[in-house]
Formats: sequence, structure tokens, C-alpha cells
Amino acid sequence: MTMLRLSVVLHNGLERHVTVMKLNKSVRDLSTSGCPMSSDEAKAKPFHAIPGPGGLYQWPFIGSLLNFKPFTKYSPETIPDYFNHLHDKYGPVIRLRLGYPVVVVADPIDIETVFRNEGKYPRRLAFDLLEAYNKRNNLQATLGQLQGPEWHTLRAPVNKRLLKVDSATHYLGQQNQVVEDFVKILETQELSPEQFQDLFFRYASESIAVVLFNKRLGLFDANPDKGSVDFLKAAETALKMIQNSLYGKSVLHKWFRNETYRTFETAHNLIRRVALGHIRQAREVLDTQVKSGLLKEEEPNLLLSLLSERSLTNEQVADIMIALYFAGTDSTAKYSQVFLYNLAKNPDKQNILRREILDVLGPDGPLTSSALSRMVYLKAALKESFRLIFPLPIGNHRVLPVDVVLGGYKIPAGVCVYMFNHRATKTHFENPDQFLPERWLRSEDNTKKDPAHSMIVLPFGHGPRNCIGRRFAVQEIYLAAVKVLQKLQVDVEPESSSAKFVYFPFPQAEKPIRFKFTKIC
Ligand code: HEM
Repeated sequence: MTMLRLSVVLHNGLERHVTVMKLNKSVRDLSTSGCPMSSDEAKAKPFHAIPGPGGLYQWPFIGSLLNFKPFTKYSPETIPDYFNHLHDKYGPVIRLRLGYPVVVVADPIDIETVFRNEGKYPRRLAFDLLEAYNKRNNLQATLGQLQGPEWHTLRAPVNKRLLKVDSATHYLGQQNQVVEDFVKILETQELSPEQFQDLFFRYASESIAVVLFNKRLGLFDANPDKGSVDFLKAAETALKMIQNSLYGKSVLHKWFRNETYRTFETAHNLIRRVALGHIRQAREVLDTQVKSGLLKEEEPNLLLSLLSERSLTNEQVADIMIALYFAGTDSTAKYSQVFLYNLAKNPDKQNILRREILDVLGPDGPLTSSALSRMVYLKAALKESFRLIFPLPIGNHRVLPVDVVLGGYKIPAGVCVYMFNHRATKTHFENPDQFLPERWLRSEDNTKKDPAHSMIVLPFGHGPRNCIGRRFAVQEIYLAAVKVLQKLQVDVEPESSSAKFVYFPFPQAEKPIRFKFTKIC
């Protein structure tokens, strides 16, 4: 391993000397380096010298609980505030216990070092509630939960189907229909802020269901199908239980079927039952297509193409789809609202975006892939929204396979490193609290106006383990914003004009936002 000493000029003009490990492939694949220490690594301060809450805070179990109410004023939902407080108090690298020992960094250079050292099979922490469920029910872990070569074996076939340029645009026709139904409700019904939140959850579920299950769930119907509503409610409950178990807040489910676990199990059993039903129906369609020779070799339909892999059973396909549904519903539902909120709060930017939408699509046109490729302001606006209100509670994280040096401290392999993007998104930009999509536009000489460090705004992570559903996520968020703005002016009532966003685990306003929609002439 070679240690490189680099001098880097940061976006804010400061110069910083950094140590970066230069890895070659053979070293990357090792779980520990086994190489002699470089002088810089030897100079690095030891892990235990990293500042952070000490004493009882470092004790197993109890130490994690002490981070939150009633012992501090923070809760898992306000964890970015807690981390900001810790960074203010202790500096750029902090160490604490959140169910396990963690290190938090916020400097883009350190973020880059983490990603450079993540190895061939990047490791994130699995949700241990889901792990307990899989173990007790003799189920294999799936995407998001697996690690190492097993993770790679499952990710590769899904990667090739979800990350192709046209994998999401293939569904634009059906997703345009979903969003039309959604906007019709906004145009015709007075909704309370709570109903509005629920409508967004239905939108995201309906929209991803056409991809994962090849069907509409009927969640916008006046009398929606009970099975679909139960499915939706079960997904909400399961996510709530996962949220309740994060950061070492609940650990007993590992050994006992406590209430959190039982509630999760009931919800997850229902989800599996319903999902398996959808998969069996799709299998029948596939069998008919195979018999009549209609199945294409490079089948663009995700579900049919996964089902046609002989090695995957119905149950395995159902588990992949459930993982995608879990990861892709709450996230997109909540972030679509955040995006609309930023546009509502910035009517001048909303008008610029509406002009682009009307220029490209006209007053009624559907969003197509060629239209999308021309909508540069839309893309800049979403990127800016991600910067201003970062979608993940803490940021990205990795459990590294090798020792690294971050901010002058030695971090042993196996320690979980949180990359606190929230702080970097504020400290490395001019006018950080303003919503300025223009900072992401390219100027005439083809340079971005605000060439921010590329490691700061990473809403979908980075590297081989990044978000596998990101093409679908942005497509659904774009669709919601475009079709709403095409028809309606979006404002927020004064009571919601300075909403505080908390994380469950994706951002939602502490008090549901009171939006106001007015038809544009
Ligand atoms: C606003 C919406 C979304 C955000 C902000 C988001 C963000 C993320 C992030 C940050 C990761 C971890 C990446 C890393 O560690 O480098 C991730 C993983 C993942 N996401 Fe998303 N995501 C969103 C929507 C979706 C959608 C729509 C789907 C599915 C259709 C999805 C499926 C997944 C899966 C399965 C993983 C785990 C991948 C793996 O471990 O290999 N996400 N997401």
C-alpha cells in the first residue's frame, strides 16, 4: 500500500494536506492489508484518541441509548442536529457508539478516502431487525442485507436490469398514467396535510408496483382493493419498526420476540404473502409468453426477465422485489414532497422550471425520455434540493475492509464510518441556505458554475454498492414535479413556511406541510 501526501485546495479556498491510500487491485481485495506501515500511517493518532462522547457513552447497549432523549435533547429523527452538535464540540472526526462503535467524518477528502478503500464488496450495516426475521424464518438475506461475494452474486443480475440507461424509461408510459391519476386528485380534492402525505405514499407505491409486480395496485380508487391497502399499511408498519430499532435503540429483538419484532414479523409476513401472489400471476404470464415464443431475448420487463432466470425461484424473485419495494417507496414518497416544498418556497425558481416544462411538453404532453434529456433546469433543481435537504439521516456509510487514516486518526478495519454529507453540503457552498439550481448548470464554456467537490452531494451513495433503484427514484420524482407544475401553482400556507425536516428514516416535515395548489390558466 502506498500512502500519498496530497495538497488539496478545497472549494472554500482552504488548502489541506491529506493522506490518501493508493490501492492496487490485489491490495483492494484483501480484508486486511498485511503491509508494513507507512510513516504517515505510523504518525496517525490512535483510534481511541478520536474525540467524542466518552465514559458511559462508550459502554455497550447503554452507551447508545445515552445519545438520545431523555438523556440528550436529540432523537434518532433529529440525528443530523446531534451530529452537527458533536462536530461543533469535538471537531471534524468524532467517535461514538450507536449500537456499535462508529466514526463520523464530514470532510469531502475523508469521504473520498472511505470510498477509495471500500473494496470489491462494499459493506454497509444490515438492518438487524430484518436479519433476525430472516434467521427465525429460515430465509436467505437479499439485496441490501447481503455482504461479500454473496451480495455480488445477487446484485450482478439485478444491476444489469435496473441500471441500463433505458431500464426506467421503459416504464415511462405506465408511470405517466399513474401520475396523471395522482394529479387529478390534487386538482379535484381538498386534502388535509396528513391526507396529502398519504397520497404521496400511494403515488410512490403505485408507481413502483408497475415495475416490480407488473400491475396497478388501485390505491387511488374511491374504494381501493383491501389487499393493496393492507400491503401498503404493512409496508408502513414494517418501516416504522425498522426506524424504531435503528442506532442501537432496540436490541432485544436479537434474542427475544419483543413487541417491535412481533409487529415487524406480522407486517412482513403479509408483505411476503401478497408479493408472492403477484409473482405467481406474473409467472403464468411468462409461461404463456414462452409457449407462444413471445418472450424477447433481452426482455426489457424487469419482472419477466428475472423470472426467466432459471436459477431464481418465485420466492427469491419475491424477496428481491420486496427489497426494492421497501427501499423505493418511503424514500421516493418523502423526497418528492421535499422537492415540491423547495419549489413552493422559491416561486421564482418554480416559474423557471414551469417555463421549461411548458416549452418542452406543452400544457398536456406526457414526460418522455427525449423530453427528459432536454430538461436541464429540472435536473439542476433536484440536485440542488438534494444538497439543501439531504435525503439520508446521516449520510452514506461503510464498514471498511482495511485500516485507513481519516483526519489524522487511524481507523481500524471493521469500524463503521459515517460520512456526514449534511455538514459538507453546508460548509462547502456559497450561500448554502439558498435554493439555487443555477449552481449546477453549465456555463457557456461548459464548466459548472459552482464546481463543488464531487463527493459532497451523493444522495444515492457511490461505487458498486450505490442505490440500485436510482434511475427509478429520480424518474418518479421528476414525473411528480413535472406533472404537478404543468397544471398547478404550488405554494405553502404560512404555517408551513419554515418547516423543520426530521428523518424517519427519510426526510419529512415535523408537522405535515400544508401545501396550496392553484390551477394555472
Ligand atoms: C429518493 C429516493 C432514494 C434515495 C435517496 C435512495 C438512496 C439510497 C442510498 C444512499 C443507498 C446506499 C448506497 C450506498 O451505500 O452507496 C441505497 C441503496 C439501495 N436502494 Fe435506494 N434510494 C432511493 C430510492 C430507491 C428506489 C426507488 C429503489 C428501488 C426501486 C431503491 C433500491 C435500493 C436498494 C435495493 C439498495 C441496496 C443496494 C445494495 O445494497 O446493493 N432505492 N439507496
